[in-house]
Amino acid sequence: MKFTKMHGIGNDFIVVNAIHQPIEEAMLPELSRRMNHRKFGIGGDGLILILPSRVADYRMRMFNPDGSEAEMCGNGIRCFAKYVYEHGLHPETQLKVETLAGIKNLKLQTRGGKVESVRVDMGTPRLRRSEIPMRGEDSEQVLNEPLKVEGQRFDITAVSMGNPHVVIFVDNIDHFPVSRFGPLIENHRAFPERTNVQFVQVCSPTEIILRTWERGAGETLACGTGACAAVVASVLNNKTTRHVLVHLPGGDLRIEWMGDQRVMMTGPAEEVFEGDFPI
Ligand SMILES: N[C@H](CCC[C@H](N)C(=O)O)C(=O)O
Repeated sequence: MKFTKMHGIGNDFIVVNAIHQPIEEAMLPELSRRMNHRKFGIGGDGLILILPSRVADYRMRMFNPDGSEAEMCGNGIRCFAKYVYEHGLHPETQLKVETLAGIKNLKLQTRGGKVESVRVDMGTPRLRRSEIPMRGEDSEQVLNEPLKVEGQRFDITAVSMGNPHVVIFVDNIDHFPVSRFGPLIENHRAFPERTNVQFVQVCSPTEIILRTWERGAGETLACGTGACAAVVASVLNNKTTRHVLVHLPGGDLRIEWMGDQRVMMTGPAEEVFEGDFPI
């Protein structure tokens, strides 16, 4: 199976053109586990499939390294856009992509036939408990709500960008034990679909630093949907303005939560290598 290895600020993906290489549905979870394995496979934070769509230009599916399917992938959809533009599938600078989180509109910034950055309309965040989804009475938003984990209390804000995110504000992100508390929160019984976990240090009203423990993937160098969720939570908790520069270990993303409630994410995407994987 031909694949292209790509990344969005260090969040790395195996991109497969499944239009010309159809894959049996039942094989997908195991294929993702095999291809994303850092030792026995290619290695990645996810498998991204390019598929035809009846309602948009293309359809994107994203599978985590544990084989679970995610509703949306922010860094991944920028890689998706770069691939279809530079590999001649879609030589236009506007692109509509069908995802499990709805149709996303993308605008490509290009130079000399190459995609330099992509601006993604990530849609409106879902804030009701049942939309995250999170257990509990379906009445209000989950804003700075205490969550007990191994006897430690965390004040969490929950935001869905189509996929679930819990946002926690910390004072010293560099020394926070992400790999200890990330999996405990990811798998907490309050989240029927599990959850991604965003740890945020606020630098100023227009800058935050983010570390992410991803559902089904572990700690990654960046998370696009997570950066969007972190900015929404920062605004809801009166910690930042609505236009924020997000610093992640792998690089920066510019996030804007517009007045009409859409979240815009702008960032780069890179192609690293192509290869063949035995299936
Ligand atoms: N890295 C992706 C998020 C993948 C989320 C996935 N881990 C999930 O299960 O929701 C991003 O840039 O948005």
